[in-house]
Amino acid sequence: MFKGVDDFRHDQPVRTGILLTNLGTPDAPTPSALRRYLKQFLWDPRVVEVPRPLWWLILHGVILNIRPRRSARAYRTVWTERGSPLLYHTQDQCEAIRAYMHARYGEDVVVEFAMRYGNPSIPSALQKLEDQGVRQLLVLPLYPQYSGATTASTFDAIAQDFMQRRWLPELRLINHYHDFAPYIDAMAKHIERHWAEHGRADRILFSYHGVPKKYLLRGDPYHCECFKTSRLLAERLGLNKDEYMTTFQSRFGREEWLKPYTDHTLMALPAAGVKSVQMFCPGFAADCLETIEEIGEENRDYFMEAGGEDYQYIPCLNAEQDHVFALGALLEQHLKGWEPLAELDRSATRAQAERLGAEV
Ligand SMILES: C=CC1=C(C)c2cc3[nH]c(cc4nc(cc5[nH]c(cc1n2)c(C)c5CCC(=O)O)C(CCC(=O)O)=C4C)c(C)c3C=C
Ligand SMILES: [Fe+2]
Ligand SMILES: [Fe+2]
Repeated sequence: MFKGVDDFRHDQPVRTGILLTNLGTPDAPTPSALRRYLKQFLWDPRVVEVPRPLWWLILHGVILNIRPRRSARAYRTVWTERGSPLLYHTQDQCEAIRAYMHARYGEDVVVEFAMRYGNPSIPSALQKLEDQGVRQLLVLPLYPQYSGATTASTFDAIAQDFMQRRWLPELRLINHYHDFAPYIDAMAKHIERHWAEHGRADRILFSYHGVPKKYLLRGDPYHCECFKTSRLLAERLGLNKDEYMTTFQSRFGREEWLKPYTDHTLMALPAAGVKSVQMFCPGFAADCLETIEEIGEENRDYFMEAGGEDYQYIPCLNAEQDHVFALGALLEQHLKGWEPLAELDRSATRAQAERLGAEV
C-alpha cells in the first residue's frame, strides 16, 4: 500500500536481476522464419559495418532472397524436438544458474535469459525482470571474448529498451570473461575428459567465430582476446606451441576476415603431416548451427577429403556443471558491490542455502 511521498512502492521487494543473453536463432528452420531472423540480425550496424543506403540495397536485393532458403536447409540438420540447439542450451544454462543463485540468495536474485535477435527478446525479458521488482540489473552476454558486433550490440538493445522506460534500474554489463580462471579451468577439464575417453590427436584447433579484419584495424579487441583465451587454455592443458592452433570460422561475404581461416587450415594440415585433429570452440558458450553443422560436419569433410584420418569435434560447455559454477562465480564477482547482497554473501547465505536445500 502507498503510504506517503517518501514511500513509493514500499511494499515491493527490491531485487537484483540477472539477464543472460546470447545471439539468437530463428523460430523455425523455415525460409520465412530465417528471413525474419536474418533481416533483424544483418541490419544491425554493429554486425555489418557497411554504409546504410548501400547495405539496404544489398540486403534486400540479394541476401534476403538467397540466404534464407540456404540457411533453413542447414538449420534443419541441427533442429531437435526441443527446437534450435542454441535456444535449448541457453534455457538449460538459465535454469541451472537460477538454481545456483536461488541456493545462495533466495528470493533476492532473479534470473532470466534473452536473445539479441529473435525470441525471447531482450524487451520481453527486461519486462519480466521489472515485473519481479528488479532495481539492480546485471547483464551477462554469453560471449567470453568482447566484440562490438556482439557485446556492444547487446548493450545497444538494452539501451534502446530503456528509452521507453521511466524508472531505470542500476545497470552493470559484463564486458567479457575471456581470461577468467574458472572459465579456462572448466574448458580444460572438459577437454581432459574428452582425452581420457578418446585419446589425443596430432593437433587441437581452437576455432572462434570470425569478424571482418577491418573491425580489428578499427580497434576491436576481439582478435586479441581470442588469442589470449587460447594461450591460457593451452598453458592450463600443458600444450606446446606446435600442439594447438587458433583459427577463425563462419566467414560471411567476400571481404577479408580474421585469419587463419578454420576451413583453409584444415584443408592444408594433412599435407603438413597432421593426420588427426580435435576441434574445440572456446568462443561459443553453447552449441549452435556454427559449431554442430559447420565444425562438426562441414569442416570434417574438408579435412578428410584433404587426406586427414581422424577428426573429432569436442562439444561446447553448454549447461555442464563446471560451466555453471564458472558463470556463477563470474556473476557473483560482479554482484559484490551491490547491497544488501554483499551482506548476504558473508553470513546469511550459508544458512539460507541450507534452508533452501542448496539445489546446486
Ligand atoms: C554478417 C556478419 C556476421 C558477423 C560479423 C558475425 C559475428 C559473430 N557471430 C557470432 C556468433 C554466432 N553467429 C551465428 C550465426 C550467424 N552469424 C552470421 C553472420 C555474422 N556473425 C550469420 C548470417 C549467422 C546465421 C546463420 C547463417 O545463416 O549462416 C550463431 C549461431 C546461431 C544459431 O542459431 O545457431 C552464433 C552463436 C559471434 C560470437 C560473432 C562475433 C564475434
Ligand atoms: Fe555470427
Ligand atoms: Fe556458418
